[in-house]
Amino acid sequence: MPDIVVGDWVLLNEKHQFIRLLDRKTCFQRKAPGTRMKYQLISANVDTAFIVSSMNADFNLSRIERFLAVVHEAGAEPVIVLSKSDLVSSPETYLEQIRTLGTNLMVEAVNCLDIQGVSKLNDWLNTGDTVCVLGSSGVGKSTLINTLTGETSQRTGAIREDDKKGRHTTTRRSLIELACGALILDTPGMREIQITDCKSGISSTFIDIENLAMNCRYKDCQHQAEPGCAVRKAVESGNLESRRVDNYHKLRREEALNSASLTERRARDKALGQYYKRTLKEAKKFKGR
Ligand SMILES: Nc1nc2c(ncn2[C@@H]2O[C@H](COP(=O)(O)OP(=O)(O)OP(=O)(O)O)[C@@H](O)[C@H]2O)c(=O)[nH]1
Ligand SMILES: [Zn+2]
Repeated sequence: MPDIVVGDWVLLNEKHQFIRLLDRKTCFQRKAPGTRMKYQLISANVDTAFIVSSMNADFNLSRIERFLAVVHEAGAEPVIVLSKSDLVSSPETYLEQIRTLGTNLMVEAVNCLDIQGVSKLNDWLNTGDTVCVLGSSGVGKSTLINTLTGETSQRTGAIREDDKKGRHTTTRRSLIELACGALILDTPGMREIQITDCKSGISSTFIDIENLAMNCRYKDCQHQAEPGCAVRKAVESGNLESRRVDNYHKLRREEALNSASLTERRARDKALGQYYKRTLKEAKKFKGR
């Protein structure tokens, strides 16, 4: 019997006995701790990921880019869901900001508490579609799922007024079938997903920067202080946000660090420890003179 994960489709015979696992269309995975090549599957066959972000002080483009990288890496289609539209006077300003992340990016502003409002998402909720819901705590993931299911099965927490963050209320793992025939995959592992082995996901998310980089004078341009850098030129001329370039660098660094195996990290720490020891010894010698 192969490893099976939430979202997998299997073929059964008429006696409901397992015949085979169907090929996975998409995979959300993380690296198993301490290994170089081993991956732990978190979910399979997610077609669409709703990346929920609330239109309040928590709104953060860099955080959305981080989720986009993970979703692209998995091979799923991202849809940005801007929640709490009932609490802002002009959702359009937020929608405009999202458009700076890519002109083809799909985005909807919704009130998660309103059935009519969440029907904007119906295009991605056809029979057999599997969607997952990602986003920081308190943005309205459970509220959205409740409204879509017409139930109150997922507990939602009242928002804390002081920091506008919700309480941690999601405790159970589930695959929920909607009346329209779509499936919502909602597991804690998905909500906490991190950037590891996400190189191609980052490339897809920042395709504009990677395309510009092809015109940099040096092939290995780091877009820092090199002459003839097309990326910096785009920033200077106002065609590209410097925030976006900074986040691109940040996510790539983080990805490389997280993707290094524990063994590699230990080797690095050991080398560093030896360096400190050597330096201390030398310092003592120097003092002793
Ligand atoms: N007015 C308004 N309130 C919302 C909306 N979406 C969510 N809320 C409220 O925001 C609070 C947090 O929502 P949750 O659905 O619990 O957030 P969550 O993303 O599931 O949070 P975690 O379970 O902590 O990850 C609740 O009080 C919701 O009622 C919205 O579109 N409009
Ligand atoms: Zn460059």
